[in-house]
Amino acid sequence: MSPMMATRVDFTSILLSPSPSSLSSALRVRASPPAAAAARVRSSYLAPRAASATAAVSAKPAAVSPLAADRTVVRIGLPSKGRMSEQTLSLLKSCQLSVRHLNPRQYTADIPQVPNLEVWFQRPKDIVRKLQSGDLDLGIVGFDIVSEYGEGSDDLVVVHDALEFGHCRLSLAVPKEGIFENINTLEELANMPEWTQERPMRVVTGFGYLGEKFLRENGFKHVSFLAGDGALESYPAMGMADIIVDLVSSGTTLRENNLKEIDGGVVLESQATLVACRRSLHKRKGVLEITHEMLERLEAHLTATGELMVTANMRGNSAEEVAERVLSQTSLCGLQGPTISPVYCSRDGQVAVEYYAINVVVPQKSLYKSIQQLRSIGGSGVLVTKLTYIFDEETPRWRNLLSELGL
Ligand SMILES: Nc1ncnc2c1ncn2[C@@H]1O[C@H](COP(=O)(O)OP(=O)(O)OP(=O)(O)O)[C@@H](O)[C@H]1O
Ligand SMILES: O=P(O)(O)OC[C@H]1O[C@H](OP(=O)(O)OP(=O)(O)O)[C@H](O)[C@@H]1O
Ligand SMILES: [Mg+2]
Repeated sequence: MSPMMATRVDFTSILLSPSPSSLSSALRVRASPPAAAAARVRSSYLAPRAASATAAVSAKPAAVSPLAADRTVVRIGLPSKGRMSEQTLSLLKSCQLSVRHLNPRQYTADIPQVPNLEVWFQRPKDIVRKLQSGDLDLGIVGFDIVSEYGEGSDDLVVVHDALEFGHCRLSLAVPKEGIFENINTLEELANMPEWTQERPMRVVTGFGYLGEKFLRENGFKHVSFLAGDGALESYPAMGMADIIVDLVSSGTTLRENNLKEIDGGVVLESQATLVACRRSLHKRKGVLEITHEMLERLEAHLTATGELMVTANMRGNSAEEVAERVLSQTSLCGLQGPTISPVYCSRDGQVAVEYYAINVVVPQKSLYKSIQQLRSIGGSGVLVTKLTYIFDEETPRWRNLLSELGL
């Protein structure tokens, strides 16, 4: 892919500027393109996405759409492409919120379980922009995109911050060799004598806002940025950039391209989130109710993921005596405690209780330990079942949301 415009910024000037509003005047654009282009370069730095080849609309959200106020149907934006798209649909399906998408070329769909909700398939960054403008009320998108395109805006409210997919981190990476061979921390990178006003450290990233903020806040003085959309790991080897700020998950792409992360170089941890437009939560009829329902289903499903229901029989004299044995084991305490019920059988024509059934919820990862502990206290006939939902009395995130909204 071809590089976007390069913009050179002297952070000394930024740091000296008294307030964010004077940031623009403090920025010194060192590249010297033709006059018309220079204006574009300057604004491309201030609003990096505006210069992206894929972003036709301004990085700033459009003013509140005049039609937005008349809309009675609630809208949710889901990623139309990329790895998040399928995982989003599959998570919703697991929550009994299957999206009915009749035609793959259509950008709208619905969720039959939630009648007043319209689904709009959008690019992740557009979901964030449209949440800010009020053209969408809810959206599922990576926290990286919310942070980059939302720029800390108060218009956005993260309703669920951990949908347990799309885990990655925005991280700074440098070549393993050459002048970076002995550079292993952010401080060492910042203090490299190679970076000067004339020869700043060249950073390629698709995260201009977060990348710039991070480096500025970490004391980097001479830095220039290049905006790129993909295959950023190739830029250092091509001689087009010194370092990259990009998403990392398994670390394979970095390794295969001879790059390494350094201590202190993680800009942001990310995973998929459910985000809402604050104004919609306050003003649009139905948004709060739909948010509540989605949150309940998501929380119940996500809490149940990774938990198993273990049932076993145990010989005993009373439920209390069995409970004592079960509670003596660290891996058998369950959510609130084990459920213990008598198993009735017939002995010489009489109803008798010799065994008790134990039901206990255990984390999947400690299943084997739980089985060993059950056996050690006389458990037998162990059954293990996957859980689909765990509904708590009230979801903590709902309580947090109401308090965030002052309700
Ligand atoms: N390697 C990764 N592993 C896990 N999650 C990732 C990874 N890369 C990105 N993500 C998450 O998935 C989101 C979408 O990334 P993805 O690359 O699928 O879409 P895209 O960047 O919009 O598509 P494209 O790269 O084709 O333009 C990112 O914003 C991030 O939250
Ligand atoms: O640490 P890893 O597991 O190797 O994943 C990291 C890579 O994944 C993303 O790229 P993606 O696959 O989306 O390709 P793209 O650059 O074309 O967007 C990201 O931009 C990294 O290049
Ligand atoms: Mg990608």
